[in-house]
Amino acid sequence: MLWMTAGESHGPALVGVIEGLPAGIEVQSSDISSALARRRLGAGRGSRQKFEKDELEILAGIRHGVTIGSPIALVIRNSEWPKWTKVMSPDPVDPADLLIDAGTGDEREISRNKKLTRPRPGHADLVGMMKYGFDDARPVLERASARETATRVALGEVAARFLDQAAGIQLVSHVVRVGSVEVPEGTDQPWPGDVTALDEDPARCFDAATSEEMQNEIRRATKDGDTLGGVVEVLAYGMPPGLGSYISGRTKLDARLAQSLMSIQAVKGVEVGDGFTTAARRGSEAHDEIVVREGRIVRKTNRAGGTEGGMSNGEVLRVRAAIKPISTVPRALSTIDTVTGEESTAIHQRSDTSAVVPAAVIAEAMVALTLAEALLDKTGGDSVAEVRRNLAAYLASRPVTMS
Ligand SMILES: Cc1cc2nc3c(=O)[nH]c(=O)nc-3n(C[C@H](O)[C@H](O)[C@H](O)COP(=O)(O)O)c2cc1C
Ligand SMILES: C=C(O[C@@H]1CC(C(=O)O)=C[C@@H](OP(=O)(O)O)[C@H]1O)C(=O)O
Repeated sequence: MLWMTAGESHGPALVGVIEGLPAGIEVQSSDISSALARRRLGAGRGSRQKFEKDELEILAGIRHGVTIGSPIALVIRNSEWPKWTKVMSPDPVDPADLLIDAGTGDEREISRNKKLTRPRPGHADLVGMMKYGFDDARPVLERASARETATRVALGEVAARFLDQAAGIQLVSHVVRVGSVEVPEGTDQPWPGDVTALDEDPARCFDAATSEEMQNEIRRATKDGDTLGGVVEVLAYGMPPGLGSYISGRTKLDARLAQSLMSIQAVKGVEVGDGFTTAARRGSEAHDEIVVREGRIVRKTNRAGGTEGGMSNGEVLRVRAAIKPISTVPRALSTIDTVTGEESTAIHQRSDTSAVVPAAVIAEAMVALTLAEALLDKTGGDSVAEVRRNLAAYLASRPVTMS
């Protein structure tokens, strides 16, 4: 399976292509649009989310609501584009047009068109300018921006539907920390049946009291001109054992999940199962003892988070990602002006206060894409029906106590 995205944050559109998903996945434009809407939800988002629409068009690979096995191509138009036609024009623009809005003197348009020379610490601005030889951070931030994750969520929705329809794997994402506010230890884990409630919660948190505290934490940070990070968790229910493999670094499921989660903008840590807590435990309290219950091999606990030896072990998959605070801090951090070399304060434009809530939905999409690839590696199959048959045959071929 292969997928890629293209597109700039304020360009005309984002584009996504995925090749290698089988025929027979039931998915419609409205399903993908709903997934895109989930990514826009949540406390801490900036003003752009309020007025921008994700205008989706499926260009290839799906016919009458069913995938046909060919590459799926889709476009998400940026409804912001009309304001950016000059500054992001693919064709050359008269420099005079970039500095002054023809006739209106609109301050916002003038500032949109100015070169950005006060790079934000924590964003891609400074190193991107050095690496690509730009005297302006604009071309850097346009692609570094997490606007790109809209495409990942769109492609991830097709992958999630494949996982559910072919293997009964269902994903749940939620927020477990915002800044200093954390879900209390011992709080129940959400189930697939809880997804609607999570989608409706502004903090995407399963614990109502903690959600309130998280929203207050975000309100306080916004008021203080500051930003916040946090931690999100993705759970996958219905995992068959044996996705991924110990045979090489490339094939290990935990390594692939870490790479895909770390590839999300602002993610600075990934944990599988109890990860960092496990490091502090003794072996006798770190692992998941094996027992047979009702003829099935199961674990007494799930500290490993559903993987052993780079393979799914049949327990619920549980991964977390740590999101750093947004680097466009309204209080403006110290930086330099790259033209004069003098001390200055970083660019500040409208921005999110916290990306934690959307990051949960994006992490879910990345897990879906990773698991879809791992499932196909295991089963092969050109249609959903064939994947189902192959998976059933594999599961039936294992020792009877494991079925
Ligand atoms: C959903 C989402 C929204 C984001 N929104 C902003 C934002 O409004 N302003 C900002 O400075 N960074 C934002 N970020 C983070 C930057 O994209 C990210 O910090 C930057 O690309 C540098 O990459 P790095 O943090 O992975 O090193 C967002 C990230 C995500 C996942
Ligand atoms: C547009 C999205 O997120 C953007 C991600 C982002 C960044 O620097 O990552 C910066 C902001 O862009 P702008 O400065 O144009 O408001 C966010 O709004 C989106 O998620 O759809």
